[in-house]
Amino acid sequence: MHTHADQTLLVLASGSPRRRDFLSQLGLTFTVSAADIDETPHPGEEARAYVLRLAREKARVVAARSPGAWVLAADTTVAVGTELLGKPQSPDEAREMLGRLSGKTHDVFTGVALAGRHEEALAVHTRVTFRALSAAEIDWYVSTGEPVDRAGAYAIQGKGGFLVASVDGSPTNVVGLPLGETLALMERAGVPLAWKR
Ligand SMILES: Cc1cn([C@H]2C[C@H](O)[C@@H](COP(=O)(O)OP(=O)(O)OP(=O)(O)O)O2)c(=O)[nH]c1=O
Repeated sequence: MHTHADQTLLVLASGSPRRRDFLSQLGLTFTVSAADIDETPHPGEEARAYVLRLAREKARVVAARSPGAWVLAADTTVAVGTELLGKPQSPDEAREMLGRLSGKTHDVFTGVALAGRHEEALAVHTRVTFRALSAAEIDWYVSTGEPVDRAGAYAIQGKGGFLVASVDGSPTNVVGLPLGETLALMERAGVPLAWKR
Protein backbone atom coordinates (compact mmCIF):
# COMPACT_ATOMS: atom_id res chain seq x y z
CA MET A 1 0.00 0.00 0.00
CA HIS A 2 1.19 3.50 -0.78
CA THR A 3 1.78 5.65 2.27
CA HIS A 4 1.63 9.40 1.89
CA ALA A 5 5.09 10.78 2.59
CA ASP A 6 3.70 13.95 4.13
CA GLN A 7 2.35 11.99 7.09
CA THR A 8 5.91 11.38 8.24
CA LEU A 9 6.77 13.29 11.39
CA LEU A 10 9.79 15.55 11.43
CA VAL A 11 11.46 16.22 14.78
CA LEU A 12 14.12 18.89 15.26
CA ALA A 13 16.55 17.60 17.88
CA SER A 14 17.65 21.04 19.03
CA GLY A 15 17.16 23.60 21.75
CA SER A 16 18.48 26.34 19.46
CA PRO A 17 15.92 29.03 18.55
CA ARG A 18 18.00 29.82 15.43
CA ARG A 19 17.54 26.31 14.05
CA ARG A 20 13.83 26.39 14.87
CA ASP A 21 13.38 29.67 12.98
CA PHE A 22 15.29 28.44 9.94
CA LEU A 23 13.21 25.27 9.64
CA SER A 24 9.99 27.25 10.08
CA GLN A 25 11.04 29.63 7.33
CA LEU A 26 11.25 26.66 4.96
CA GLY A 27 7.56 25.99 5.59
CA LEU A 28 8.24 22.68 7.29
CA THR A 29 6.01 21.31 10.02
CA PHE A 30 7.94 19.75 12.87
CA THR A 31 8.11 19.22 16.59
CA VAL A 32 11.10 20.05 18.81
CA SER A 33 12.86 17.70 21.21
CA ALA A 34 16.30 18.77 22.40
CA ALA A 35 19.03 16.18 22.95
CA ASP A 36 21.26 16.72 25.94
CA ILE A 37 24.59 15.11 25.12
CA ASP A 38 28.18 15.45 26.28
CA GLU A 39 29.83 17.93 23.87
CA THR A 40 33.42 17.39 25.00
CA PRO A 41 35.73 16.99 21.99
CA HIS A 42 37.89 13.87 21.84
CA PRO A 43 41.63 14.58 22.20
CA GLY A 44 42.97 15.80 18.85
CA GLU A 45 39.54 15.57 17.20
CA GLU A 46 39.25 17.69 14.04
CA ALA A 47 36.41 20.21 13.69
CA ARG A 48 34.67 18.42 10.81
CA ALA A 49 34.76 15.03 12.57
CA TYR A 50 33.64 16.65 15.83
CA VAL A 51 30.52 18.38 14.46
CA LEU A 52 29.55 15.26 12.49
CA ARG A 53 29.88 13.07 15.57
CA LEU A 54 27.80 15.42 17.75
CA ALA A 55 25.09 15.95 15.12
CA ARG A 56 24.77 12.18 14.64
CA GLU A 57 24.66 11.60 18.38
CA LYS A 58 21.94 14.23 18.91
CA ALA A 59 19.87 12.75 16.06
CA ARG A 60 20.25 9.19 17.38
CA VAL A 61 19.32 10.07 20.97
CA VAL A 62 16.07 11.71 19.83
CA ALA A 63 15.35 9.06 17.14
CA ALA A 64 15.49 6.39 19.86
CA ARG A 65 12.48 8.04 21.56
CA SER A 66 10.66 9.08 18.35
CA PRO A 67 9.61 5.91 16.54
CA GLY A 68 8.57 6.42 12.92
CA ALA A 69 9.85 10.01 12.74
CA TRP A 70 12.63 11.69 10.84
CA VAL A 71 14.95 13.43 13.28
CA LEU A 72 17.15 16.36 12.24
CA ALA A 73 20.06 17.55 14.40
CA ALA A 74 23.02 19.88 13.97
CA ASP A 75 26.12 21.07 15.74
CA THR A 76 28.19 24.19 15.06
CA THR A 77 31.75 24.91 16.12
CA VAL A 78 34.33 27.59 15.41
CA ALA A 79 37.91 26.53 14.70
CA VAL A 80 41.10 28.58 14.74
CA GLY A 81 43.68 26.35 13.14
CA THR A 82 43.36 23.05 15.01
CA GLU A 83 41.78 24.61 18.08
CA LEU A 84 38.02 24.36 18.63
CA LEU A 85 36.19 27.33 20.15
CA GLY A 86 32.94 26.25 21.76
CA LYS A 87 30.59 28.39 23.80
CA PRO A 88 32.36 30.76 26.24
CA GLN A 89 31.83 29.85 29.89
CA SER A 90 32.44 33.39 31.20
CA PRO A 91 32.79 37.02 30.00
CA ASP A 92 36.58 36.64 30.33
CA GLU A 93 36.57 33.60 28.07
CA ALA A 94 34.34 35.46 25.57
CA ARG A 95 36.82 38.38 25.51
CA GLU A 96 39.67 35.95 24.99
CA MET A 97 37.92 34.19 22.10
CA LEU A 98 37.04 37.47 20.37
CA GLY A 99 40.65 38.62 20.77
CA ARG A 100 41.78 35.40 19.05
CA LEU A 101 39.37 35.99 16.13
CA SER A 102 40.17 39.72 15.72
CA GLY A 103 41.76 40.68 12.38
CA LYS A 104 41.91 37.06 11.18
CA THR A 105 40.05 34.43 9.20
CA HIS A 106 38.60 31.41 11.02
CA ASP A 107 36.58 28.32 10.13
CA VAL A 108 32.98 27.60 11.07
CA PHE A 109 31.78 24.02 10.72
CA THR A 110 28.25 22.75 11.11
CA GLY A 111 27.42 19.05 11.11
CA VAL A 112 23.87 18.13 10.08
CA ALA A 113 22.45 14.65 10.71
CA LEU A 114 19.20 12.95 9.90
CA ALA A 115 18.11 9.76 11.64
CA GLY A 116 15.03 7.67 10.97
CA ARG A 117 14.55 4.96 8.37
CA HIS A 118 18.23 5.39 7.68
CA GLU A 119 20.94 7.86 8.58
CA GLU A 120 22.45 10.68 6.56
CA ALA A 121 24.95 13.30 7.64
CA LEU A 122 27.10 16.06 6.18
CA ALA A 123 29.34 18.86 7.35
CA VAL A 124 29.54 22.36 5.87
CA HIS A 125 32.50 24.71 6.11
CA THR A 126 32.40 28.51 5.97
CA ARG A 127 35.36 30.91 6.32
CA VAL A 128 34.67 34.08 8.30
CA THR A 129 37.06 37.05 8.45
CA PHE A 130 36.87 39.46 11.39
CA ARG A 131 37.80 43.14 11.33
CA ALA A 132 40.64 44.17 13.60
CA LEU A 133 38.78 44.89 16.85
CA SER A 134 39.69 47.39 19.54
CA ALA A 135 39.59 46.39 23.21
CA ALA A 136 36.69 48.83 23.68
CA GLU A 137 34.69 47.14 20.91
CA ILE A 138 35.29 43.71 22.42
CA ASP A 139 34.37 44.92 25.93
CA TRP A 140 31.17 46.53 24.69
CA TYR A 141 30.16 43.46 22.68
CA VAL A 142 30.75 41.12 25.64
CA SER A 143 28.72 43.49 27.87
CA THR A 144 25.67 43.03 25.57
CA GLY A 145 25.54 39.39 26.71
CA GLU A 146 25.25 38.16 23.13
CA PRO A 147 28.39 35.93 23.18
CA VAL A 148 26.77 33.58 25.74
CA ASP A 149 25.60 30.31 24.18
CA ARG A 150 27.31 31.08 20.87
CA ALA A 151 30.15 29.01 19.47
CA GLY A 152 33.17 31.33 19.10
CA ALA A 153 31.47 33.96 21.32
CA TYR A 154 29.66 35.83 18.54
CA ALA A 155 26.38 35.93 16.64
CA ILE A 156 26.85 37.11 13.06
CA GLN A 157 23.07 37.54 12.70
CA GLY A 158 22.86 39.88 15.69
CA LYS A 159 24.86 42.77 17.14
CA GLY A 160 27.94 40.73 16.27
CA GLY A 161 27.44 41.62 12.61
CA PHE A 162 29.82 44.56 13.13
CA LEU A 163 32.68 42.18 13.95
CA VAL A 164 32.66 40.56 10.52
CA ALA A 165 34.49 41.86 7.44
CA SER A 166 33.58 39.02 5.06
CA VAL A 167 32.07 35.55 4.75
CA ASP A 168 33.23 32.92 2.30
CA GLY A 169 30.64 30.13 2.00
CA SER A 170 27.14 29.45 3.33
CA PRO A 171 26.01 32.30 5.63
CA THR A 172 23.27 30.20 7.30
CA ASN A 173 25.95 27.63 8.20
CA VAL A 174 27.51 30.21 10.53
CA VAL A 175 24.19 30.73 12.33
CA GLY A 176 23.83 26.99 12.94
CA LEU A 177 22.02 25.37 10.01
CA PRO A 178 23.26 25.44 6.39
CA LEU A 179 19.90 25.70 4.64
CA GLY A 180 20.78 24.66 1.10
CA GLU A 181 22.73 21.59 2.19
CA THR A 182 20.12 20.64 4.82
CA LEU A 183 17.39 20.71 2.18
CA ALA A 184 19.49 18.57 -0.14
CA LEU A 185 20.06 16.09 2.68
CA MET A 186 16.35 15.85 3.48
CA GLU A 187 15.46 15.55 -0.18
CA ARG A 188 17.96 12.71 -0.64
CA ALA A 189 16.54 10.88 2.38
CA GLY A 190 12.94 11.30 1.18
CA VAL A 191 11.74 13.66 3.91
CA PRO A 192 8.56 15.40 2.71
CA LEU A 193 9.28 19.03 1.85
CA ALA A 194 6.67 21.79 1.74
CA TRP A 195 6.63 22.30 -2.05
CA LYS A 196 6.32 18.57 -2.75
CA ARG A 197 3.08 17.94 -0.91
C1 LIG B 1 29.28 31.51 15.14
C2 LIG B 1 27.83 31.60 15.52
C3 LIG B 1 27.23 30.63 16.31
N1 LIG B 1 25.91 30.72 16.65
C4 LIG B 1 25.26 29.67 17.47
C5 LIG B 1 24.65 28.55 16.63
C6 LIG B 1 24.46 27.45 17.63
O1 LIG B 1 23.14 27.52 18.17
C7 LIG B 1 25.51 27.75 18.70
C8 LIG B 1 26.46 26.63 18.77
O2 LIG B 1 25.96 25.64 19.66
P1 LIG B 1 25.45 24.20 19.23
O3 LIG B 1 25.96 23.24 20.25
O4 LIG B 1 25.74 23.92 17.79
O5 LIG B 1 23.85 24.28 19.34
P2 LIG B 1 22.93 24.64 20.58
O6 LIG B 1 23.52 24.15 21.86
O7 LIG B 1 22.60 26.12 20.50
O8 LIG B 1 21.58 23.85 20.27
P3 LIG B 1 21.36 22.25 20.17
O9 LIG B 1 22.64 21.54 20.50
O10 LIG B 1 20.25 21.94 21.12
O11 LIG B 1 20.93 22.07 18.73
O12 LIG B 1 26.14 28.96 18.31
C9 LIG B 1 25.13 31.79 16.24
O13 LIG B 1 23.94 31.88 16.56
N2 LIG B 1 25.71 32.75 15.44
C10 LIG B 1 27.01 32.71 15.05
O14 LIG B 1 27.47 33.62 14.33
